[in-house]
Amino acid sequence: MKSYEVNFDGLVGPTHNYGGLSFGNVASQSNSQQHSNPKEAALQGLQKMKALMDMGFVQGVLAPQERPDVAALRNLGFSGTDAQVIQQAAKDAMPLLVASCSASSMWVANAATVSPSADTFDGRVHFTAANLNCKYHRSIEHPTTSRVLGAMFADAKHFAHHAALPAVAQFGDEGAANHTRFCREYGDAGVEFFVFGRSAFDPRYPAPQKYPARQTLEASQAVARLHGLKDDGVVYAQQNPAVIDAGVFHNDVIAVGNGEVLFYHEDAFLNTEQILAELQGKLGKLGGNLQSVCVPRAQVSVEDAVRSYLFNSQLLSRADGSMLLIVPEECRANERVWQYLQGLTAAGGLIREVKVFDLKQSMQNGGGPACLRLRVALNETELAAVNPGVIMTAPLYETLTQWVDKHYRDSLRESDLADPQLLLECRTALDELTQILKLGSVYPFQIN
Ligand SMILES: NCCC[C@H](NC(=O)CCC(=O)O)C(=O)O
Repeated sequence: MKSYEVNFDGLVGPTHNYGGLSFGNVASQSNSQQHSNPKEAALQGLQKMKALMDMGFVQGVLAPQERPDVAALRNLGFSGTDAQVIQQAAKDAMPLLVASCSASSMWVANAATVSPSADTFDGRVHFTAANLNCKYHRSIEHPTTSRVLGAMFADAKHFAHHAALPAVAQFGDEGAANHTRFCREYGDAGVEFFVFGRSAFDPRYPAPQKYPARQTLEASQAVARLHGLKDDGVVYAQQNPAVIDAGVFHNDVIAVGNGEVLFYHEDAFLNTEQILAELQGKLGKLGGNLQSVCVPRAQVSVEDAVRSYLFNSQLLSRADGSMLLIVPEECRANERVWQYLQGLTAAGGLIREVKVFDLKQSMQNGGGPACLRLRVALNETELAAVNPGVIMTAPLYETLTQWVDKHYRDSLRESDLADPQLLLECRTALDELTQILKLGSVYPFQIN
């Protein structure tokens, strides 16, 4: 049976702003308080989706969330009408209002971890929503994420959904950003590669000193158990704590994998040799052959990797078996990274082409091409069971572009977040969006 890797991209929400909310994420911190342009952000994302669709890839859309999250503010003690809740928060606790307005759900690589049916105990595709509990503004995403994923992948015969792990740091889970899968064909059984930043229960593992390690080993293990993965189909690796302290807050800022290829930085992991041997051994048992492409620090420093987001790229398989790398403009702007990429595609390996996209609005908050997509490997039958409303087509692209033009502002700064009108604009836009994408009622304002 034919199988596909479908990229579901997060549509940027109407409140996209630079709140400086993510300690340890260099871009988020250094662009704090800049003016944002939500309209441009959403259009940049849509253009990437359209371009991939035009190249022949199956492309999907994942809806943004209702922001400001008034219910979350009520949970923190603000009361009155929705407008009063927002205004009271703006007056007494601006950082909480900013957090409740973040459009961070656009980075859907953090929405969930997904295991394809070929790997799981019951032959269904399994999803575990990520609790994202390292950052308050992200920890409020998972209830709506679960409803949206449920509306996209509704058929219980093919899709199984797990609630987010317990909301404590010991089970910190950031979803697919710390998860990669190696396989021959997407429909074949594969090896799922879980990368964690620290162990919460075993003090023998080292941990970063400066910035938080968002993903724990125990969270990754729990997800693997929930999905019913076999030990032979799983490899755990610890991220190098030194790179977390250099701004690599998720593994997808320092490594990306697809098919049988792992593209990674020399400093990405601890015990790299051992990890590669385990991956090669387990993939080998499945008839595969791991091809690792190591980027030496002498050519690209960790700092250049963080600044350019070289590894936050999408590594895509083309029909002829070769691969294409989708990178952000920032890679072209960095001389060393660009030179490396020229050499890589000329070397005759599997990665033959690089395509560059302008995603500056998202990049300034630390989200590159890979952050903006959730990969779901599906066979033909499963793809047919996905809600067709969320699969990108030329007419849907037109409709969504017009929808963005109609509802989004082209400038947003912190003081605008206190405007209750923004909430109404967001709800009006999302109400229309759920009809466009045929999601039914998924937002708090639609179900309460
Ligand atoms: N995978 C990319 C995630 C980027 C995200 N940035 C943010 O939430 C920044 C939001 C702000 O600062 O306004 C994060 O750090 O989790």
